[in-house]
Amino acid sequence: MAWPKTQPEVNIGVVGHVDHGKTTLVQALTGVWTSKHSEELKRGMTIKLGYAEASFGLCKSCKKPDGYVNEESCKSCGSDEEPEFLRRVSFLDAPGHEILMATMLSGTALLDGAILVVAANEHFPQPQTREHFVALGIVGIKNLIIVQNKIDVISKEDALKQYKEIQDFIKGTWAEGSPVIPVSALHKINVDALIEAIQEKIPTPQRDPTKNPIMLVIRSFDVNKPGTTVDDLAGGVLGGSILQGEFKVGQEIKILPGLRIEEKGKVKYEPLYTNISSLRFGDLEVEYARPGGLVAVGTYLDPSVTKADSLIGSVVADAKMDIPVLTHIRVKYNLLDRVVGSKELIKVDPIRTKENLMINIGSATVLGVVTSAKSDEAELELRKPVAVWQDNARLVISRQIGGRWRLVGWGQVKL
Ligand SMILES: Nc1nc2c(ncn2[C@@H]2O[C@H](COP(=O)(O)OP(=O)(O)OP(=O)(O)O)[C@@H](O)[C@H]2O)c(=O)[nH]1
Ligand SMILES: [Mg+2]
Ligand SMILES: [Mg+2]
Ligand SMILES: [Zn+2]
Repeated sequence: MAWPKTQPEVNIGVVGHVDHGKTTLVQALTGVWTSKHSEELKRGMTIKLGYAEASFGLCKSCKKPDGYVNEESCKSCGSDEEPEFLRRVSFLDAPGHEILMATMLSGTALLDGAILVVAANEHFPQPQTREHFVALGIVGIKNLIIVQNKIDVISKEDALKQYKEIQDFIKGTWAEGSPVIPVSALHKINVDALIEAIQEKIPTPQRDPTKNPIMLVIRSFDVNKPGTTVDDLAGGVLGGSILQGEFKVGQEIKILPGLRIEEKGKVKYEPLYTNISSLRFGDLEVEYARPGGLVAVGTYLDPSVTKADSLIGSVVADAKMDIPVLTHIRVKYNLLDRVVGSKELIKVDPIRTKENLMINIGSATVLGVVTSAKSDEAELELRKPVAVWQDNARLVISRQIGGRWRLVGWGQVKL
């Protein structure tokens, strides 16, 4: 009996410092190399959020963790018996480069758990190891696994020394007690133990399908080949993850803040209304889509509206839902004591009126200027409106320090 074909039920972020092996690890877990854009291949780095799915199973003839597999056969024992299907999971592969922090942050709202990848052959912690770790804590990720990667290039003693440093680092934090799994992503060593940790440490959250459906957009495309005639044009496609509720084929949806329109030198945004023409997870067509995985939503929109990721950061909801779209926001906030993303741990200055900040809310990244600031509350005028799908929606605050956007705080939008 072949494993069932289903949508993924849980989203796992793969984060950590540049070049520590996130994309290689996702490939070891899923068989997919997520870097696909020419620029990413040329530079050997992840630039956009990568995505891949895998199904996990357990071989009954093997002892744990050897029996954990990501294919429908068991290489450990070679048994003819098919491993038992456990679940389908999805991985969001974040970029590790410090200049791509906003992209990393735009993925965090979708995560049910995370894997922090640490290169065993580098000093611990590196700046984006810290910054990604703090970001996960801020957005409320509770289920973390730390992977000590590249153990093939270091001695056992050095591996143990770093293992202790990692344990000390998480002690007393939200992540205390998280498993630390030594792995070689490149040589696929200990991947079974990692799958076991994912099964045990990152459970599928309870979902309520009756909630109003909300999806956060992290990609949008025009899937037509150049030269397609108007009659054959497929509508615009949105890629994103469903935060809550359920979408179905045929449903009328709205996309917020929507289409950017320039009129007499003034910019405004108008919500886009359309119906869902198809729902897909990779090659799998479905009638209904729920939280978990990256869903591609086919629409009847003019594909020029969705091309080249133009709708990244949008919120999709049922057409009848009322969702505030705001350019002026009131924020209850907290600041970190120190800037964690730079080499030196510089003190974080208070938020001041007129300063520019970068805000991540949902999958949106927007710049704004502070119009008023108290010690725990500020108001911001944003360059572009954001759809705030619930009161107290969480946001992340970054500030430019030494020419880079650095994570400095977090807060909640007050409606
Ligand atoms: N020796 C060894 N090299 C590894 C391992 N995992 C990854 N690498 C190498 O490390 C380099 C970076 O790997 P990537 O997977 O691209 O790292 P990344 O974390 O995705 O990098 P960014 O996306 O740029 O942040 C590549 O040359 C990999 O082949 C490992 O387990 N052992
Ligand atoms: Mg790289
Ligand atoms: Mg990568
Ligand atoms: Zn087996």
